[in-house]
Amino acid sequence: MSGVVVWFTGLSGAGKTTLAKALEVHLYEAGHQVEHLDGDAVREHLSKGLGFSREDRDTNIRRIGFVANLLAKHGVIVLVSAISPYRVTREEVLAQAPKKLEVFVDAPLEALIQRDVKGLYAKALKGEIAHFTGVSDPYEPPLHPDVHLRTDQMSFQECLDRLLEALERLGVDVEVRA
Ligand SMILES: Nc1ncnc2c1ncn2[C@@H]1O[C@H](COP(=O)(O)OS(=O)(=O)O)[C@@H](OP(=O)(O)O)[C@H]1O
Ligand SMILES: Nc1ncnc2c1ncn2[C@@H]1O[C@H](COP(=O)(O)OP(=O)(O)O)[C@@H](O)[C@H]1O
Repeated sequence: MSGVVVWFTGLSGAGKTTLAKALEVHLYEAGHQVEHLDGDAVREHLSKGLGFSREDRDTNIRRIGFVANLLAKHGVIVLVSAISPYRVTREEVLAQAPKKLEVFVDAPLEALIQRDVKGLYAKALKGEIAHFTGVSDPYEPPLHPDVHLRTDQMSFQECLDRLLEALERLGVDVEVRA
């Protein structure tokens, strides 16, 4: 069976990493080969030295997409969590995937400023971080995401259930057997 690229896009703090990690555990327990490419980790290794200009973000996303698609061709379910703010770049990399799910992890900016998991919004709002997505840099939401999760309105479990249902519709067996 060909693999799947599950691409989580959304603003910082929206819930991409949290949901991808939980899905990774579930899919592993269901017997799948699964890999998680997380924006922060990728920037430590594969994309070390890149910044947050449009050019650098696009380079980062193309690198992640290249690796994700290679793994997926070998049957791996690849979970990507990266802001990936530019629609055309997401579409470009996802067009190469054997099977894909584009997941829009969505919450209003006000909710994310309240959450401020890493304290980055406070800094960005004070002007201490330039080109911060959603504050001083663009984010282009997907127009037709395969899954749209409002993490300020839906519980974590509800989000996870929606992801598993979407994978089932793609023919992935998500049942965990004893
Ligand atoms: N200027 C600016 N804008 C947005 N985000 C910033 C910025 N500077 C640092 N960070 C931190 O970097 C994480 C986003 O990296 P990504 O690789 O996912 O970004 S991108 O897809 O290349 O746009 C992002 O992590 P997440 O919070 O997990 O999304 C931030 O912690
Ligand atoms: N429904 C939900 N789904 C995912 N995360 C949620 C949800 N509701 C609240 N959260 C919280 O939002 C934060 C999201 O942080 P994180 O996953 O690091 O975001 P991102 O990877 O998008 O930057 C976590 O503290 C998480 O517990």
